[in-house]
Amino acid sequence: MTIKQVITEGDKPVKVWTEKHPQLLKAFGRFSNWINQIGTLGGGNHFIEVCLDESGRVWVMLHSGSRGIGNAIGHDFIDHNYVEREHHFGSNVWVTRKGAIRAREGDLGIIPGSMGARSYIVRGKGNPESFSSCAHGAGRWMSRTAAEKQFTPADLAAQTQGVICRKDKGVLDEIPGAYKDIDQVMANQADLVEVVHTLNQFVCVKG
Ligand SMILES: Nc1nc2c(ncn2[C@@H]2O[C@H](COP(=O)(O)O)[C@@H](O)[C@H]2O)c(=O)[nH]1
Ligand SMILES: [Mn+2]
Repeated sequence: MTIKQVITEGDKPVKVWTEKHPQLLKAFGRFSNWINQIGTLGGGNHFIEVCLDESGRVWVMLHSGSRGIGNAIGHDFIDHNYVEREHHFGSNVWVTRKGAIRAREGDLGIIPGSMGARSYIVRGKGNPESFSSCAHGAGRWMSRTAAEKQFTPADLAAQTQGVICRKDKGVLDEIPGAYKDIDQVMANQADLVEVVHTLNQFVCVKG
């Protein structure tokens, strides 16, 4: 289905899918605004950022994912958690990394912080104790609901000072204070990766 079809033909293109795969009807019913989601970044913590590194070079960093419709299709048709055959501790084993990325010696990776904290480009050290893996982001330490209860848009504005981004209550659940301290996370995994570049965002667009 093309974006043009979605815009010009309304529900018609999706009927092609649902006639063939009627089980999707249930999921589409739950996500009534699916049409607005096509071609977007994805909601929640997905983002595009424009950043500067330590030498003033400009980086564009993108984190995209599925929303309702993509999630429904992915759930029904795609196993999106990758799993790979790898050799660890003398055996061939299946490895899946959830909340983690591969960090074999020399592997480059991206470790984002939050909409108000820096992010890192890293190089893996191939530490066998972690199955050559590292964390793939700061990660939340507070649930979305708790963050919405605890913080105000004024807190969000204070915590994203200097970053051009949304500061309204619609993105309060993404407030930097709801995420772990990225520098602590990096210190904790200093034996897994080395920092190649440090990125500071000045624009953050949430999906
Ligand atoms: N630089 C930014 N990092 C962000 C932002 N929102 C969330 N995050 C971090 O990204 C990871 C992504 O994790 P995933 O589990 O969804 O793949 C998350 O853990 C945060 O640390 C942001 O706006 N900018
Ligand atoms: Mn993600």
